[in-house]
Amino acid sequence: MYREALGEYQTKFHDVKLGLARAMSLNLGQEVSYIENAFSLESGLDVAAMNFYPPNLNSKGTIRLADHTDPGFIISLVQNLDGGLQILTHQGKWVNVHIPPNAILIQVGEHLEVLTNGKYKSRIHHVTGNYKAKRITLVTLHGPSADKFVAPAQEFVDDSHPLAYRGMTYSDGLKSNDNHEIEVQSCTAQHRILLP
Ligand SMILES: O=C(O)CCC(=O)C(=O)O
Ligand SMILES: [Fe+2]
Repeated sequence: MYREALGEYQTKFHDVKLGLARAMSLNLGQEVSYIENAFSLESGLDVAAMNFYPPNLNSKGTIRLADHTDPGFIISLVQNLDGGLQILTHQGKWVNVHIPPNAILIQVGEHLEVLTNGKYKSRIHHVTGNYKAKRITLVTLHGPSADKFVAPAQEFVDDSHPLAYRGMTYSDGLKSNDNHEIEVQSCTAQHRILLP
């Protein structure tokens, strides 16, 4: 039952993933299949993880899942209970993420940040808070193919946008977390080239 539902979600999500890849490619001023090709999305590796947060009434402000970004092209999230997820803005402010019922949150993955030399950014996020009931989230990471080496593309590197990342494969991104999605820590931080 669960396997069937997850299978259907992944199948349907394929169209969402391609639609976003095409829209983002055009938004980057590239041809429509630019991201699909750069990531070999047709043979892309998708990983699913479930997070379970037991009810916890006495932990206001407690971090339930540590600060991190996730590897890959995009990451989807659905939840049974709204509240808890916070994203760090580029101004360094934590904002609460409100996901309306039946909506799917999409986040930018680290490999899209690397490919675009930081034009698209994967934002650091964490989970905090106290809930009266259990909170469950289903997270799916949609990656390039496992061994596709992703580095900043020439299109996004010039004098005013110097090379800012080393390249990495998708398996590097997953491995830097011991193949354990939930404890994933920022991987781009390890691949970032420190600029003078
Ligand atoms: O459970 C959440 O709201 C966030 C989970 C998450 O960021 C993750 O699994 O990577
Ligand atoms: Fe995450």
